[in-house]
Amino acid sequence: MLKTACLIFNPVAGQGNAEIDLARIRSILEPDIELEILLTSPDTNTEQMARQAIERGVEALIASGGDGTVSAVAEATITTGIPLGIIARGTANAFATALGIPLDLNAACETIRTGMTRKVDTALCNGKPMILLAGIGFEAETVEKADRATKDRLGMLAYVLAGLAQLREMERFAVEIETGDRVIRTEAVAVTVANVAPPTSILAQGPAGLVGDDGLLDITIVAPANVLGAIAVSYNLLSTALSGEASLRDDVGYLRSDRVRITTDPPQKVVVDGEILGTTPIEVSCLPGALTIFVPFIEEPAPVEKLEGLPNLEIEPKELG
Ligand SMILES: Nc1ncnc2c1ncn2[C@@H]1O[C@H](COP(=O)(O)OP(=O)(O)OP(=O)(O)O)[C@@H](O)[C@H]1O
Repeated sequence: MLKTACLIFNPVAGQGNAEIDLARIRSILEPDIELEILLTSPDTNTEQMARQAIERGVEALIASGGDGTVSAVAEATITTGIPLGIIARGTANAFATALGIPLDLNAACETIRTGMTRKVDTALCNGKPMILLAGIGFEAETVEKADRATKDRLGMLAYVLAGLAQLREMERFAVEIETGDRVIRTEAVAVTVANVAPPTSILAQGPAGLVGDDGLLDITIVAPANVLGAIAVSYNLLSTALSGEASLRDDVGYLRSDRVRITTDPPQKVVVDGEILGTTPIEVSCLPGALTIFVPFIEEPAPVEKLEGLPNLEIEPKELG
């Protein structure tokens, strides 16, 4: 079990009460784990803060804040083998949701205290760490429209409103997708390259279930012809994501590859893990098992038979037929 950890805590993330949250985290973890607690400030380079903690030789890092805080700390741990605990306290909490970590603060702390870890893939997008996904086109425009003030006022609804505003300006672009063994050319409104994604990242949900430790990226191409088509495709992708099915629509395509290069005409904005990165072209390659995270204990399916241990047990094979 974990003995020491460095907790990087954003006191202004989300809409909760940071003092109460921090007190609860300490009350659950500190009986077992010696915590070094570092608070972020507007001027903190959170990734650097995490890297320095790793250089000091911490046993584990815990990130508590919104997606910005979590991604910065996570990026510092990539390929180090240092396990990362996530206590999500932001608005969208895409990282925790996509990685299967409970959003409830007590359950998230218990996950870390219990100490079970799992390796998951990450990726590099134009040389920069990518844990969830790169969105080309529609999503990038939406992220840019959902500003801080609106997020503070409306939470998740800010993204929905920004998405609706963006629908009116939606335009198809020409796209070339080059993998290790082929080049695909088509038109799209959005192309998403995902390592893992929460169900709410609907533009990543072409295939059924994204797997975070398969060494592969899931590429989804969404190409509705008009605004009505875009609404229909959004609804389809959300419902198939929630039911764990793949989309069968003609205006949705998907493929898997360990690396991909994407070029568009005209160039499109790119958002990586919620932050605007720049514009196309992009090159994304998977880094298998590069991130170690604390995960909740998942019960194995109950065995359908158990006989061993019974007194004076004899099992005699029977001749069939
Ligand atoms: N003490 C602080 N006071 C004000 N701003 C801070 C402080 N610490 C960090 N920040 C800012 O918080 C931002 C990161 O926030 P974080 O990721 O935790 O939430 P978020 O991405 O805004 O998430 P959400 O939108 O989900 O609430 C960074 O821009 C950082 O500069």
